[in-house]
Amino acid sequence: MKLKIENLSFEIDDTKILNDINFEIKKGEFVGIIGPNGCGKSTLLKNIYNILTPTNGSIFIDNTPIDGFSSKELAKKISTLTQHSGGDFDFSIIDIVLMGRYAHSSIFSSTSKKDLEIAKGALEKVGLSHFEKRSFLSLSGGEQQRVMIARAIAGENDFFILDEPTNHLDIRYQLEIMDIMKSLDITMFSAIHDMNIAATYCDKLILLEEGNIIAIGTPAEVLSKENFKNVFGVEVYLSKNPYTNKLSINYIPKCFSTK
Ligand SMILES: Nc1ncnc2c1ncn2[C@@H]1O[C@H](COP(=O)(O)OP(=O)(O)OP(=O)(O)O)[C@@H](O)[C@H]1O
Repeated sequence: MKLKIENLSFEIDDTKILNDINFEIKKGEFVGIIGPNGCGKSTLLKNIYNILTPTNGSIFIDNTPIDGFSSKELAKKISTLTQHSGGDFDFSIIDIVLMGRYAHSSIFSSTSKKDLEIAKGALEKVGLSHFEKRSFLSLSGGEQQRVMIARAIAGENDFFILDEPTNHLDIRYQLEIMDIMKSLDITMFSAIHDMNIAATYCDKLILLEEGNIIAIGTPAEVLSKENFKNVFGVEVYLSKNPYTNKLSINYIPKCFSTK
């Protein structure tokens, strides 16, 4: 599945949140959207999965405008992970993961054996099989995040839109979840705060600042010293991880800076 965004702008109460956004994601690409807090990353993702409607511009999935899809049709194409997507209602873990099967079932049908198998398999992938019957609200933040990732996996779609998938996760699960994503043969568009995760796992990065695309390209092109300085006001030391051959970012806090 491929995604194309053309001249997208989004305003709230006459305030521009996103300004003339243009980019394309090809089938199989892992694309990260990065940028400072409040720059518009989540707003862009919400426009793509149709929670918000662009003020101007168009979004195409496989050359079809996104507003041509019903919410169920869209859920059959895109698996999503939003921030705080677990909600406040308490469900068992397996029920939450089964919600990922929503697009594949009718409201009149009960859970099929196949749905249950897929949901259990997704829970196993994120290492939470033993939590099947536990209540969602009783889990830690990181465990809840893994359940929500299992729900996205249970959708069995080939396009994932994720808002900070490694949020709340300890380093083992940050790497494991991203490794799982890599193993799934999917296209991914994800907001990411951790620059080393972005550099390690993404083919392409989009750097957003105050609703504008400042840079778009490979991690090595986008995660330059200049962009860290200009957009985040942070000094970095860049090197190459000899094991992954990927860019490695080391931050130089002001209290350690000799310049
Ligand atoms: N309903 C709203 N009313 C007014 N402003 C809003 C609304 N929703 C979002 N914004 C503003 O839009 C801007 C972009 O928000 P968004 O959540 O997209 O940022 P973000 O890049 O995802 O931030 P973060 O990294 O902190 O998650 C912010 O300044 C936010 O305050």
